[in-house]
Amino acid sequence: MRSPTLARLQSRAVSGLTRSAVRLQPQTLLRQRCASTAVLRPSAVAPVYPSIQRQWNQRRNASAAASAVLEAAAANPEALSQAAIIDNLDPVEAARLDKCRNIGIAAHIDSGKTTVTERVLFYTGRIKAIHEVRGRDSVGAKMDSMDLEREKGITIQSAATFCDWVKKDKEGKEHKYHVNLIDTPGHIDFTIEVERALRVLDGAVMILCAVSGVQSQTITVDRQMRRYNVPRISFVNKMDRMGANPFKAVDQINTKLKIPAAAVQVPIGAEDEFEGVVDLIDMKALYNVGASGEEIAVKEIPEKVKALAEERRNMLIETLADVDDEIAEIFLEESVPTPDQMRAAIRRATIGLKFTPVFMGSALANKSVQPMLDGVVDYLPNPAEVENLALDQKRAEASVKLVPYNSLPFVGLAFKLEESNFGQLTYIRVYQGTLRKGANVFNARNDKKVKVPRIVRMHSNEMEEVSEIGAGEICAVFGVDCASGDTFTDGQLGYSMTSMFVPEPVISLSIKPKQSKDGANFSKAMARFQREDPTFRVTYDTESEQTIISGMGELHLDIYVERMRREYRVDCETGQPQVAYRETLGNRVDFDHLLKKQSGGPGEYARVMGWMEPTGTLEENKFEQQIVGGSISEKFLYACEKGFNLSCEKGPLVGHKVLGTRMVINDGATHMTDSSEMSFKNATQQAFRKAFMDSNPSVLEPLMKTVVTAPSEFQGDVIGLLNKRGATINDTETGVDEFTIYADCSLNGMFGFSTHLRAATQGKGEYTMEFSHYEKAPPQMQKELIAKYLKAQADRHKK
Ligand SMILES: Nc1nc2c(ncn2[C@@H]2O[C@H](COP(=O)(O)OP(=O)(O)OP(=O)(O)O)[C@@H](O)[C@H]2O)c(=O)[nH]1
Repeated sequence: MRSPTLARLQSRAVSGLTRSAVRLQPQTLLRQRCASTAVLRPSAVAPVYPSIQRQWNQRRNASAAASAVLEAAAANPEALSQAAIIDNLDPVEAARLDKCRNIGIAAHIDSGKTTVTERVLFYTGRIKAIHEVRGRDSVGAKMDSMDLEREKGITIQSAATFCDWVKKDKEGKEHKYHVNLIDTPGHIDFTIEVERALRVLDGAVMILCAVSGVQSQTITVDRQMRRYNVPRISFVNKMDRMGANPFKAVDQINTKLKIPAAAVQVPIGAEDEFEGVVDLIDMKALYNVGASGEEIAVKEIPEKVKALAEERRNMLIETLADVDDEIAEIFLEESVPTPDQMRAAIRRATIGLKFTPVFMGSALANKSVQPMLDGVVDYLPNPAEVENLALDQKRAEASVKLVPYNSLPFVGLAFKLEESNFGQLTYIRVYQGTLRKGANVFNARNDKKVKVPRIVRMHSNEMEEVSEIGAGEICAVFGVDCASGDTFTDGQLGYSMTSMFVPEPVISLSIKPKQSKDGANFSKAMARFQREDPTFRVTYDTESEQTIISGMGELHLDIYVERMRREYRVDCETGQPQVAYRETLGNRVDFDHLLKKQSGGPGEYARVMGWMEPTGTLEENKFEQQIVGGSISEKFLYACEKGFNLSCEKGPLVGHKVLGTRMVINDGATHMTDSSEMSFKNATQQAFRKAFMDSNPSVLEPLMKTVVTAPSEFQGDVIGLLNKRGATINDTETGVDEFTIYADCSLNGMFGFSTHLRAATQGKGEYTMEFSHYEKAPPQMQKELIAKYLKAQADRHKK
């Protein structure tokens, strides 16, 4: 009988579709396979650099394709583009890049990211012994280097490391791969760490728990991987746990994450009898041997799993036929692809973001981590296979492909800052060229020249000094003052790269040191934390005379308060956590406002006319001027815009930021001597305030996507708890012995939820909460908030 995939493919072939039309996924991917298949686009055309030309001359003996490009370049350097360089990768550079991988490990909380990373470091010889997260030896995993991480057993900061993985080919020949690896936190409050890691990595390992499958945070990291077009392999961990079922995870990747996925292994035994895996490509059984599973023994497939292995291998081929033309063709001919054809197809489809191969094992039981590492080098892209674009400021921001050649001018992105005992440490991904110790680099944001005094490779909290770092690699540098997301170049190029997505904070609290003598340390800590973490903000509220810290959740802020105590010895007093409310305009209001003070001293005169209206989305605010006839000069209009922006920072209703509001100034009046920038700024602020309050404005509150998981016997209690907090339950899933509830609730209703959930579920319930969107707060709550704000203002005036 024909399989459904075969039938589908054959009917497509009959209907006259060409081979490429069999491809079921549209080719809309930003990131393409480059190397030999890259397309030469006009936007990517840039001049060839003299340095590369020199090098080309030295490498005349390169492969035929490359030497043709070299010849052409020597004859007419201006005519060749960087895209052409990528199309004809220099063989020496290509060989170097082929052996390099930059990968991240991302997953839901507690899936075992740190435990897997610990095994990877051990099996690659990077560490001499395995230590567990919250292990009895109280050493803790290598990558959780902060005391707080080790105590709490959670990852707070992403940690970078590197290792060499030696893979044996079919003939037993060894190939050494250099792997830069970033272990990211799972908790949603530290999501910026995942965001910036994925921005600079070429591939990722998505870890899933064999019992829980796709969880709420898996969905979040999936979204982040899509945002930066990061190809991934999947690893189903915890195969030793009771109720482990890797195929449930495979199904959920297909259905919930909507990425075609298929197992490339099947387990031998399950739960506490989990012994090893069958590799479905070579059809061999793989077992870990040695005290810590350091060796892999390759054996024949045991009889008991033969049928399962056959069945899953067929499913793998069918899924590949859906996403890869070559396998589709083999499939149509009703033949079976060879292992090499399968591997090549998995690689193409994974890098093309059309597929994820699913590996499985148990990191804690030291089983089947090495085959996953083989998967990293087999299926995840090398730096030359990923398209990285920069904007060329000298050519109207045309986008240019960066080429990971050591010999090209340097381009790098500072993606993370960290304070260390030796000063500020800046993590840089080198996209093009070489970063050398002692060299000068230019910050594309402000054109400032900085010298790079020291370069290190990071190994968690340890570092190894190096004199240079080549293209496609990750390193950290000391003594380079910059902001997170800055692009550095060698000064010749006007390139800048887009930065990462930074979510807005949703929660804030007032904070002050308990003892006034700690003021200096307090300020130092605040400045440092802010520099390091773009989702952590510090503001000073002049009205309440309080320092306010804002972040992604209660845990996020708690961790900083705790770090202040531990790292800076400053004990702090904090206020009640406050929700980051927003305000928005109701209906359109016209205004005509005159600010006039012309009695005694320097006068003030400014008249602004126009209207305010909702932008239609609860997003950014907009200022527009439509002045004809010059009633307000450019300079004063700039002051008006400044006044508008200041008004949006602190709304008139409850003192929170304004969203979705547009102000148009279309007329006004200026006085020869009494008008000034200050008077126009003030007049705009006054006009804003009045018009805003007349528009029937509202207070907005953040709504949170909340996912609660707990053992089944507590389902009724948890639903009761959520109902009491006004949550809207959208979906409930019931597993073998646990359930998951998906709900929307206001952040305000969720304060202290963790304590109540713990009490209601004997400490076994877990939840995650992620910002979804802003919505109008209930009328009664709006009234209370406005009254509270007015009272606080009145009290302040009395003082
Ligand atoms: N049974 C079992 N437990 C595991 C396995 N891998 C990890 N664990 C345990 O799961 C818990 C969480 O492991 P971590 O490695 O800290 O997980 P993580 O994903 O890094 O955690 P966060 O960074 O805090 O999100 C620890 O208690 C581990 O010992 C496994 O293969 N089997």
